[in-house]
Amino acid sequence: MSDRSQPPVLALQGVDVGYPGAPEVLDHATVEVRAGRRIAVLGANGSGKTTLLRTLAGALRPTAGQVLWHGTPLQHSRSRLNEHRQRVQFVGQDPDDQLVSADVRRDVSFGPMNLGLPVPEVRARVEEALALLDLLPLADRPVHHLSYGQRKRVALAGAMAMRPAVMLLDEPTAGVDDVGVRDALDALARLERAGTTVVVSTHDSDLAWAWADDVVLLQQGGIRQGSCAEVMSDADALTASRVAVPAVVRVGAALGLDLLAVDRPRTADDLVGLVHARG
Ligand SMILES: Nc1ncnc2c1ncn2[C@@H]1O[C@H](COP(=O)(O)OP(=O)(O)OP(=O)(O)O)[C@@H](O)[C@H]1O
Repeated sequence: MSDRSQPPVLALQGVDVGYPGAPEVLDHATVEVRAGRRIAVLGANGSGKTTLLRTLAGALRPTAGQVLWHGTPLQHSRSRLNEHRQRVQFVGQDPDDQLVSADVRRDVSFGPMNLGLPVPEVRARVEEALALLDLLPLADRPVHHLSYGQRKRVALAGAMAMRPAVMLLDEPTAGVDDVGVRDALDALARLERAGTTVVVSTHDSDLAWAWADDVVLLQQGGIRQGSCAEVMSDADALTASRVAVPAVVRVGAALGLDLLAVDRPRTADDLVGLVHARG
């Protein structure tokens, strides 16, 4: 399902969020997450991507405005937040903030065990998540013996095993090699087919262009949300946000292609195919 006319499953409505010393990271921010649409939250370092995702996850409490779950305001009480964190999983940039157990399999089991699920159900979810992220060969290894990229995969597997409705991933590709990025996106696509909506934060506009349906661009003084093609074709807005215009868009423009009017070429190979098709 990827219908932009659907009501959002998760939203921020006019939220203010800040910290001591950075009081207005989000200033009256409105963001909508619709079921089945891939959202990239795009912005430069320090623009507020992590803050936005943690607010959607319920980990930061707005000083104004609301976090909405299917239109209902989230109460930031312990019991409501526990419920919210089961349906909305946040995977942070640094896997070591998330990994808690001695070995990989136990770490991935941690969340589902805490839900109090029957043991066979926990086992099934864990084995599925390990397989999806190609972690079965590492399942009995101590987490602290793994590389950074492998630890990121373990953190992602732990969140997947929770089978959330919405997955919020903060810079999932930072520090991960090209094959690792492709494998993680493939695993996410399988999760999406099972009904999870995925939101990814990144400063990488090429990744956003290749992957996302919608983009939330963090700009000085506000947020702009729209379809990927609409937002990413606005070079002035990207430049003002200190984000590069995607390479495919730059080359497409140089070739005189209107990328809004054609079936969007997502990669260099797509663009080459399009050019060949047009002779
Ligand atoms: N715990 C905190 N205490 C005080 N200020 C903070 C805290 N966390 C973030 N900030 C500030 O809030 C602003 C937004 O930070 P945030 O981490 O949300 O940005 P980001 O876009 O995720 O950055 P990056 O791409 O570097 O990870 C920055 O100015 C940052 O210094």
